[in-house]
Amino acid sequence: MMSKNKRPSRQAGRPALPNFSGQHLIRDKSLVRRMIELARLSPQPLVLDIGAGAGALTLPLAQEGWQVLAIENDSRIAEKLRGKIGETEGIRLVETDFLEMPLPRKPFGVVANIPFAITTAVLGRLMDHPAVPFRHGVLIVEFGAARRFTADPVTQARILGWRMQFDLKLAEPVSPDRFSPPPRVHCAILTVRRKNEPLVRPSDHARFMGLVTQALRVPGAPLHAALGPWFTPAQLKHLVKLLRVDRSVPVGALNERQWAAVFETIIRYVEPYRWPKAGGLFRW
Ligand SMILES: C[S@@+](CC[C@H](N)C(=O)[O-])C[C@H]1O[C@@H](n2cnc3c(N)ncnc32)[C@H](O)[C@@H]1O
Repeated sequence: MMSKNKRPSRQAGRPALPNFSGQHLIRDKSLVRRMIELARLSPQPLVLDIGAGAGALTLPLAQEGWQVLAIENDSRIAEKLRGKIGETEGIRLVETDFLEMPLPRKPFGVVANIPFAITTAVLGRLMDHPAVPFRHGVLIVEFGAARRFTADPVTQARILGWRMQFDLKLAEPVSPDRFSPPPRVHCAILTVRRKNEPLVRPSDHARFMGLVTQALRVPGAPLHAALGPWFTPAQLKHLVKLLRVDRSVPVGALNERQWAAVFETIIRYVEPYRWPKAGGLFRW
């Protein structure tokens, strides 16, 4: 339901209730234009507007010639949007929960102002499994989340997995007053682009995730202890030379390229029976 029904008046001096369905609609056309400009840098004929709301992005995207798959799970809002879409060509509106729907089988992009409560789950559906044909995204997310996804070094296995396959960038901050109602946090445009050359082959991704899920359990642990399960002392000696780090450096300090080198070293020098088992989150 629209948050205006739930929010107590600010004049009453009470704090605003959280807007659980994340219905902070874009009210600033220049923000829509900026997102479309960023989407043009890597055009996919098919784009998903996840959480289409009143169509602030859906309609301009279709007018610019994209095929738009508009996804909205609130039936009242979807009904209104259906009316607005009318005969506009190039839009398919699906009234469903994005987290449950089957994803397109052909390459697609995403241009969306996604509900903050499900940001990580949405990005996971797009990037956990390298076989999902997601190519490029321009997304409004919470500023703090954008920082977490793009910070160096990466200490969370899931985010590291994304960054082995995709370039994630905090493109610019977005102030809350560009939405109605304004969210209580600052926002950002996050851009995502699939790497031309992934740092781990997609066919090795599950095994790589098995490695980093275990190795990054304690990001502050020294490298030699965290990678001990896979390497002999002699192999570790070779590895730290290759990585140009001290063996006691925290394992969470490695960057994506160093992780790619760790994985490559396992495949080349470690006996297959000691290789990490496939792990991580995979759902398509
Ligand atoms: C932040 S609003 C964005 C609306 C519109 N795209 C805009 O920018 O003005 C997020 C929208 O996502 C919808 N939504 C929330 N959870 C969803 C889900 N799991 N699947 C699909 N839509 C969802 C909400 O109803 C809301 O309309």
